[in-house]
Amino acid sequence: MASHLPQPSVEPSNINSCVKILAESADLKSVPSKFSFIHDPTCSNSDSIPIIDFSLLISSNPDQRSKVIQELGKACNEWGFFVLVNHGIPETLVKAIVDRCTEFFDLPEEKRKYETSSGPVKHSTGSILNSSKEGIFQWRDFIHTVVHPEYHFPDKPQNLREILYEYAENSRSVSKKLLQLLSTTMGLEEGFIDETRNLNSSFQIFAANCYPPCPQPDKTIGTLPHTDPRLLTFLIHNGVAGLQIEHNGKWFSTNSPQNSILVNVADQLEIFSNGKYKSVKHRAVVNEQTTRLSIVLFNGPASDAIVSPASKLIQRDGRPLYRPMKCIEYMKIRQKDRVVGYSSLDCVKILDN
Ligand SMILES: O=C(O)CCC(=O)C(=O)O
Ligand SMILES: [Fe+2]
Repeated sequence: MASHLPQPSVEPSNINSCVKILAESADLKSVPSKFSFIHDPTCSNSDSIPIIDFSLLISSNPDQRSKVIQELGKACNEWGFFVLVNHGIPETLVKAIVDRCTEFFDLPEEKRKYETSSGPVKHSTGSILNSSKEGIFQWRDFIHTVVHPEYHFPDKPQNLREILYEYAENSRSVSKKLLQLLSTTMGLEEGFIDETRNLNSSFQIFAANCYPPCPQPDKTIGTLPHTDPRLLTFLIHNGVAGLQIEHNGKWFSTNSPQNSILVNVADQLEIFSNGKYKSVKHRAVVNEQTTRLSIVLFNGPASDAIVSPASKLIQRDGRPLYRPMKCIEYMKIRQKDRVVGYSSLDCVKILDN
């Protein structure tokens, strides 16, 4: 660590200071030690992450449709991730949301407003405290806000309000359709997740992650390996690579074309499917040259929904593999103890005797 560094003021007592400001400091030549994170750097490039064409999922040709629906189920089972193309969300809207979020991270005053807020919009660094009050420092800043059923948004930049609303709404209907189809791939009727269990997109959180350039990208991490809570996560980005996913014990970097959405199965869908669909670990790495931005929507379920494996799947599999839990309780457990390498799914898994 360079001795002349300005103190990164990201002590646990002031954990919300911005990584972007630190990264922009002219004399930053190395990663401050508290950000250092040794991780397995081996990673393969993957062009084999399944690609799902949304227009074919809703095609009027039944043979074509059922073939792609099967591919969707296979992708969720084998990878837990897929690249969604032809999703119908206008390219201009996707570009606009990326542009407005890029602007947001360049507005120090606006960001500061949400650093101290206990309200629904929150700006912070990716640094977190675990239960022993040790900080885990990730090389990123982020903003998150609930966008459904209540809608909250930062005041600036101008237009973000309308664009975010439209993007969230469009994504919600795509997520709803995917979940309906995934019900059928599990042998449940199409509306099952939606109507019977109130599990679908009755809740939505928006997050934008900003990963500033880093002088020593291999000595830190942007986002620690984790699985996502909720049902389906949608991720778009500003064209800079960085997301890596775990598949069969190896890390793969993702390479999703512009105007596609990376979709992943999240914990509550793994639980609901009794383990058929996998909520897989992923992480984000940083780079030396360019700021990376990722924009994430966490879709459903409602906070008061009790998530458990579907009873038909329990019958089929002979036993439940997860304990039922209210979504909000699950989120609390998840927040409580952040430990590197830990998955909160472990707290609801029923082990084989
Ligand atoms: O930025 C990325 O690529 C990953 C972000 C992510 O996994 C998350 O916000 O849950
Ligand atoms: Fe994630």
